[in-house]
Formats: sequence, structure tokens, C-alpha cells
Amino acid sequence: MKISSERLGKRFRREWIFRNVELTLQSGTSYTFVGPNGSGKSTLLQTLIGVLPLSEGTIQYTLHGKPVESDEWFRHVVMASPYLELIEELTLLELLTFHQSFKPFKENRTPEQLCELMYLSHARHKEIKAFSSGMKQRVKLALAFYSEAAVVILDEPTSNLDKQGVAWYRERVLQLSDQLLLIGSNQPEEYDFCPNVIDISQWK
Ligand SMILES: Nc1ncnc2c1ncn2[C@@H]1O[C@H](COP(=O)(O)OP(=O)(O)OP(=O)(O)O)[C@@H](O)[C@H]1O
Repeated sequence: MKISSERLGKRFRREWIFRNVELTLQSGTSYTFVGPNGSGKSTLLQTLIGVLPLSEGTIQYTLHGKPVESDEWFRHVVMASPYLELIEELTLLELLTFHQSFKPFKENRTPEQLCELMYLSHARHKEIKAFSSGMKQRVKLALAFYSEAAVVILDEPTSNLDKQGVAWYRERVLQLSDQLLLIGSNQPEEYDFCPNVIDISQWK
């Protein structure tokens, strides 16, 4: 997968968050967007995957040399972020089964296996609304790590995680090798392995 942007800009009302963003993002490597609070990291990530409409410029997805229509981008993307909610009324197993029906897990893993991989087997019959914030974050990250998708987006990936959770994140994220990984972060421990660190302030 390749995502490229030309003269990409986003504004909310009269405030430009970024302008003239020129990017070429390729599978098989990772890119981290850094910048102070409010600089636009989350906005850029959401614009790049089509969750937020752009205000100017263009974005192109190319898969195996062919352009992908913008209304199909979502099929190729998984995203974990503190502001995207899980379905609170479902149990963990129900949530994973539902998710799997539209995005299968890598290597045909089952929902039960995924519970083990996120160290939450004991909570598999619990409703998500009864999960702690750290448990929810583990679920979001596991969905991102183990779903079949060409593009993986992790915004503030270790928010709410304890030390063990951070170690788990670091171990798992290093195993994403053939996908396109995009991270939004201000915590070096979330991205110190990443070869492409991009300061978003340059586009203000
Ligand atoms: N829906 C919205 N309406 C108006 N302004 C918004 C909206 N969403 C974000 N903004 C503004 O866009 C700017 C960038 O916000 P964004 O959340 O992308 O920053 P960030 O770099 O991810 O910040 P943080 O490090 O705090 O997570 C901020 O000034 C914010 O107030």
C-alpha cells in the first residue's frame, strides 16, 4: 500500500491546522507524526484515512499499483486511538466476533486466541463497559495488531497502559513488518524504533 498526499490542507472554521502537506507513505515501514499538543497529529491521521474530510489538496491510496477509491479506503485500515470508542454493550468475545465478521484476524486466529494474546482471557465474558481504561486500550491495540489490514494507525498508543502494557505494546508493534504503520505520538517510548519521525509543526 502507498498513501500519498499533495498540497493537503485541513482547517476548522477559519483556523488552518496544516497546509501543503506532501507525503509519500509506503508499506513495510513506519512513520511517526510528532508535535506539541494541539498541533494536528490526530487531525492529520484522521484526514489521511478519510474519517475527516480534507479542506484542500488530494490524497491517493495505491494498492499493488492500482488506485483505491476513497470509499474503499476503510477496508484497508485499522486504527487504535483513545477517541474511537468500542461497543460498550458487547462482551469482549462478542466484540471480537463482530469485528472479525468484517475484518478477519491474521493467520485465522479465533476470538478466543485473541483474548489470550491480549492477556484478557479472564475478562472474555465481561461487557466492555465494565473494562478499565487500560483494558480497553489493550483491546483497541490488539484489534489493530492482529487484524488483516494494509494500514495500521496508532494514535497515542500507550495511553492508559501500565508498565507491563507498554512492554507488551513495544513487543507487538515491532512485529508489524509488512504493513504501513502510522503513529501519532509525543512519547519517545511509543516510537523510538521508528525510522521516519515527522514534525507536523512544519506545515502550520
Ligand atoms: N472538531 C473540531 N472542531 C474544531 N477544532 C478542532 C476539532 N478537532 C480538532 N480541532 C483543533 O485542531 C487542532 C489540532 O487538534 P489535534 O487533536 O489534531 O492535535 P494533536 O496534535 O493530536 O493534539 P494532542 O497532542 O493534544 O493529542 C487543535 O487546535 C484543536 O482544537
